Amino acid sequence: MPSVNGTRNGKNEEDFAGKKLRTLPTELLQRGQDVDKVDLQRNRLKHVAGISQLSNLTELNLSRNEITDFPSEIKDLHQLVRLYLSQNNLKTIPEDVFPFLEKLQFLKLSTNRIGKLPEDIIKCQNLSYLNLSNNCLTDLEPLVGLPHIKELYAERNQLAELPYSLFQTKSLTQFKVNGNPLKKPPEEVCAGGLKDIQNYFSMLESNSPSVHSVKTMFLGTSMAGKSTLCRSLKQACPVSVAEDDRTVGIEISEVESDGVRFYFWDFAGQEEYYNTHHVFITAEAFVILTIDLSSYQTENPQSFDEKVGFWIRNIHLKIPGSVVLLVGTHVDQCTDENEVKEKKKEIEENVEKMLQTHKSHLDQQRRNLQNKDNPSLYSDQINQIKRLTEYKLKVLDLVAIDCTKPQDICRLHDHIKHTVLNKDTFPNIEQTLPKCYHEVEADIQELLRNGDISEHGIVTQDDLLRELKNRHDTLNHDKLKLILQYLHRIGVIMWYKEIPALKNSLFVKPSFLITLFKTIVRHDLDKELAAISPAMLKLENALQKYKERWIRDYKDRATLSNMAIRILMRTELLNLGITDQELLKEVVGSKTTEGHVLSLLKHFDVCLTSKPSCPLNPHANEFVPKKTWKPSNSIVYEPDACLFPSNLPDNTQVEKMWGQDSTEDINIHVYFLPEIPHGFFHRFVIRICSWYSAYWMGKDQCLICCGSKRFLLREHCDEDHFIEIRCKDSDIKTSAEIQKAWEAIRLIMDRLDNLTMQWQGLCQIVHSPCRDPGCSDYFEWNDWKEWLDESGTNEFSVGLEEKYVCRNGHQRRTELLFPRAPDVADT
Ligand SMILES: Nc1nc2c(ncn2[C@@H]2O[C@H](COP(=O)(O)OP(=O)(O)OP(=O)(O)O)[C@@H](O)[C@H]2O)c(=O)[nH]1
Repeated sequence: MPSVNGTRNGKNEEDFAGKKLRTLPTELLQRGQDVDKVDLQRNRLKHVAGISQLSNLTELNLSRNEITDFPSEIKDLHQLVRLYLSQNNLKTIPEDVFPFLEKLQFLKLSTNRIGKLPEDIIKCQNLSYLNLSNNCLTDLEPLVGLPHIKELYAERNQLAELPYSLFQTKSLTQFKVNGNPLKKPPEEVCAGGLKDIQNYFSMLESNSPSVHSVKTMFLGTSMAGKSTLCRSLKQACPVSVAEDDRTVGIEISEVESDGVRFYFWDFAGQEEYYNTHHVFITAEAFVILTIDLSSYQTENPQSFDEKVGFWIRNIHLKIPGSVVLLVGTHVDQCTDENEVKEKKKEIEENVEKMLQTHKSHLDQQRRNLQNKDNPSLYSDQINQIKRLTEYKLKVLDLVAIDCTKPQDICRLHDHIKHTVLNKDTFPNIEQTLPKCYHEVEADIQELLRNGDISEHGIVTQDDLLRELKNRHDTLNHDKLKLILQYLHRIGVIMWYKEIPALKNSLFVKPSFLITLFKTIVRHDLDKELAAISPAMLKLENALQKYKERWIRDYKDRATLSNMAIRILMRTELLNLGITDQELLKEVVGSKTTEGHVLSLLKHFDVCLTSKPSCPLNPHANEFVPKKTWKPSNSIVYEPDACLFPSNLPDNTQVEKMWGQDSTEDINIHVYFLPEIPHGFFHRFVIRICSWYSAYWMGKDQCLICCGSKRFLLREHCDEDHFIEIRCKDSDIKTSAEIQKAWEAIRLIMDRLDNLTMQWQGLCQIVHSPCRDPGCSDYFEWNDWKEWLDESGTNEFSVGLEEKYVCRNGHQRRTELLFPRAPDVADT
């Protein structure tokens, strides 16, 4: 970043950002009252002694320093309008500072360790922006009464309750509070935003009940005994599940036991279904990881990895704040008690080792960054890693049982109940909800039972409101929306309002939707295709011989014809006795319209509309983010198949189209810590390819074309896990083209970053490798997030230098390593 000191618009601004300062420079202090604004971010300041001399300061930026005690001299800066103190180590803010900052409008205190707000912050009458995210706050009460507060951010703190009065402030327009252990309102309500919170409080009665509910997910390999456990716990006695009765997709059931409501989600164990799990796996869950002890082999790392390690790693990446109970089944098939004991001990020890290794990797990574010459440059990454270490995945000791024995089922039942009611293990299962939430939930179930909502449970919002109106006279659209959103978030109903075609459709019986998913996403799809009856083929005017091609295309090219998809779904629906033609059309789709199920599978990045691979079209219009892309040719291709990339066998086609890598290609490496989650790369490329008209996809590589430029996305999972983004050197010649290539890379990285956010336990590091042949050095790209945030602007903030030199002395033009810096003349 350049240091721009001087006068701008008549203001005296001083820029001392990123200068490794430990104390305030004398040259700054000497300017005293002449200074209006000072930027001191990204230094190593622990104190700011002397700052009160700048008594006319209106803006002070002290972010990303090492300040531990709130600088008391700040209270002498009476003209202060904007104050930045984020990313320091502040623990407390003393009383008697804010009453002196009457003009303060903007205060950023995010990413510190503040546990309590001063009572007199209320005296900051003009405060309109306050960022308190990433602290340790337990109470926002001191903020009640701030008359002009507009934007308030309190994400990732320790808040259990929000003060009702805070939401009566009319000025508040933005409020974010994700990542808190909230009971009142529950996190599921807060996720809906300010309006939902306000509505919640308006419905809350003084005697609103507290409920205990837990989403319990049964995970583990196929045949481990998940369904047996799930069904046995539900019936409170052993239920035998036939060997060929494989769970397909996910089965859901609700069980109430001693005041705790369990929502049991039984996930199918086969690999094929894993690709849809992300849709349903939600945070703050209780996971029962089921392990067949009889087939578990001690001292066999592969056996541990398959049955336990794989699942723990993925839970850690996706929902690192969860509680996992290990349940070992099939003890009756083990030789003796000793075998069970030995296996239990080994599994518990290995899991503990995994957790320790995970933690020490992160600690090491953080230390490496902190020991760099200028750690403030890495503060974003350091904070990301800190955040990951703060998640505590709790893995509880293994309970070994024989699922066929009633006393074992009873013992497990008691153990689960005991675990869930333990406040140390589950601090947040208690939630306070307005009565009507439960009433509406119960009424929906009753409407289903009475047949007032069809058996499949698909109902429009208007119809549902009409039915419920008879029972609740005060219910209106807004209130119902709020309740439905909550029920969706806890998994009782499904409502994908973000998909335009499904905005008004509710799936009040999620298992029906899952049944439809599993007609397509299943391990034995080839058998299902082969079994399609002649009558069903006729309905779509399909020939018998098509089946063979569908099977071959699915196996070799991972594509499934839309016609086949429609027939499979129609068959399933008819088997379920659903003959309503309108509904069939809506759900299954037609030649011209996409059905609900396909929309959903695409929405969740399970598959992608497939387009024929055609040669590069040099006349194709450039794709520009946020603008509608127009084909250069008026003949628009109608897609007629879906691609399921997780089934792709190899990279042959991509390699053929891409050719050889060149050291001159623009090349970015996005590293993932601790690793790239299973299925991540395919979801990522699905998201990218849905934007571009021409692409080729392979097992772990994907080529996309943006106008005449080719980009390669490649997954590496050998040692360090990373995704490589390359732009072919021969396709970019001029500086303008290079800049366009960076614009496309920005879009790709933005999508990558968005997807990464779905895995709470994941963080990224970005490098540009040195372009000299054989050189292993790289350039670290620290402010790539800032670059992504600048969407819509053309200014790139990475360095002004024209050339970068790597440690081995190789020199490169900046714009080929990082986005082009603005010309000096532009600044
Ligand atoms: N003898 C014995 N059999 C068990 C035990 N637990 C489960 N089984 C049997 O093991 C088989 C597989 O159990 P499921 O409950 O279907 O396994 P799953 O984990 O749900 O399998 P997927 O549906 O493929 O994911 C069934 O035949 C069960 O009856 C046990 O403790 N002892």
